[in-house]
Amino acid sequence: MDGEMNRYILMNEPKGLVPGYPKSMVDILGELNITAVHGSTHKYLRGALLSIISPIMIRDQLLPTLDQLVRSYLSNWDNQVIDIQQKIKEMAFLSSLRQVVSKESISIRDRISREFFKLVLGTLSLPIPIPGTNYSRAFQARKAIVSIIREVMEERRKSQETHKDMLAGLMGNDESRYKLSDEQIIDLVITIMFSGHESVSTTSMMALKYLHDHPNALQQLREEHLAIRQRKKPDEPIDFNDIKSMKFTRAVIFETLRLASVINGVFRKTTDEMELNGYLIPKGWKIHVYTRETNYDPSLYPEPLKFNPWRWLEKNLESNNHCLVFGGGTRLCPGKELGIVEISTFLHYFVTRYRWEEVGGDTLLIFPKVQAPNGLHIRVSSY
Ligand code: HEM
Repeated sequence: MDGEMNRYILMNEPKGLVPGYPKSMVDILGELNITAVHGSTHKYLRGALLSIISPIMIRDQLLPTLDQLVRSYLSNWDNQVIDIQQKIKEMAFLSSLRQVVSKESISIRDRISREFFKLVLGTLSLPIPIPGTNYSRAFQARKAIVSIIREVMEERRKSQETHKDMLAGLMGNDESRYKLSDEQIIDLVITIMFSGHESVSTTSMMALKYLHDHPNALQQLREEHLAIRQRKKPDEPIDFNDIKSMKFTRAVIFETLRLASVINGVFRKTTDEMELNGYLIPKGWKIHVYTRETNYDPSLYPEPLKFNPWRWLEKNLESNNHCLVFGGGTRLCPGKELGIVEISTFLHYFVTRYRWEEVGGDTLLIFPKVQAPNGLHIRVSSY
């Protein structure tokens, strides 16, 4: 829980502090997935991943796709009571599917969505292959998803048609800098969809919750977005410069990540016996780098239990060594900026189109995982 120690662990993977995610996660995301490999293989896979989600790719390819999807997903919500948790999860899934396989996303959507939600459930489960358990269902779902992605890859190779999406970037061509095997591509695609989906949807839901409970923050955020709309024609998409201008939105996202502790920690394991802070940690032991405590450290965040997005505008808190909401070191979230763009785009269209109030009576848990076990129901009306 100690901030210094957490940081030390994240910064020292080469000393033998490698990711130690549970067996269920490795089995379901695949043994070649980026979080399961180390050293030069990790560096190579990470390079390939960063090349398809770079700022230029976000600007030219991913944001336009995302903008179109969010805009149409959020239409016709007026005068409805909706479970915003469920809606956001579906939207985050559809958006990552569209980013990964743009053209085929419509034809494979139903098949892959059924399997994807089973897969997510099994990533943290007891890895005992008994039929009917979450683990076993997720394992079957993984097999189904692998075969769908393989089909798409084969079709693309046959047709020679050009595509502009993440899968096309990973499959590459003769001139590509990164050459990945089909198995590496498939595990990376599954990991991208899994990692992006959970954290982005939970953060979006919690941001709405905090904004609902703090009208002054909502007002400032709405003003930021209305100012962007005023510069545009009614149906004009938002672009990368608009995203860069959303300073207060970014602060709301960081404050949400901190206060809800959307990611409460990350897993590591020792490759050898080692001493940490005077304690001898045996070889192969798991370490849960628990970042929630640092998120609530009053010396870093005065009045830590208060939702105060303005704190992120005053000092350069984002680059503080102890800010680990996106992890740190060689495993710092490669999807950080993409995730922020996704949440910002959702907030942009949501707050400029709608007002909302909670129906009430829903429970929100922030431990062990941030979730609304029975959904978060809100009544939506046009703004
Ligand atoms: C609010 C959004 C997000 C949050 C809070 C978040 C958080 C994190 C954190 C804390 C880690 C570090 C894990 C570790 O050290 O073991 C991580 C890694 C990772 N994230 Fe994100 N993430 C977000 C969005 C995304 C998105 C949109 C993608 C899609 C590309 C993504 C893909 C990944 C991948 C592939 C890794 C593993 C990196 C590696 O092992 O080198 N994340 N994320």
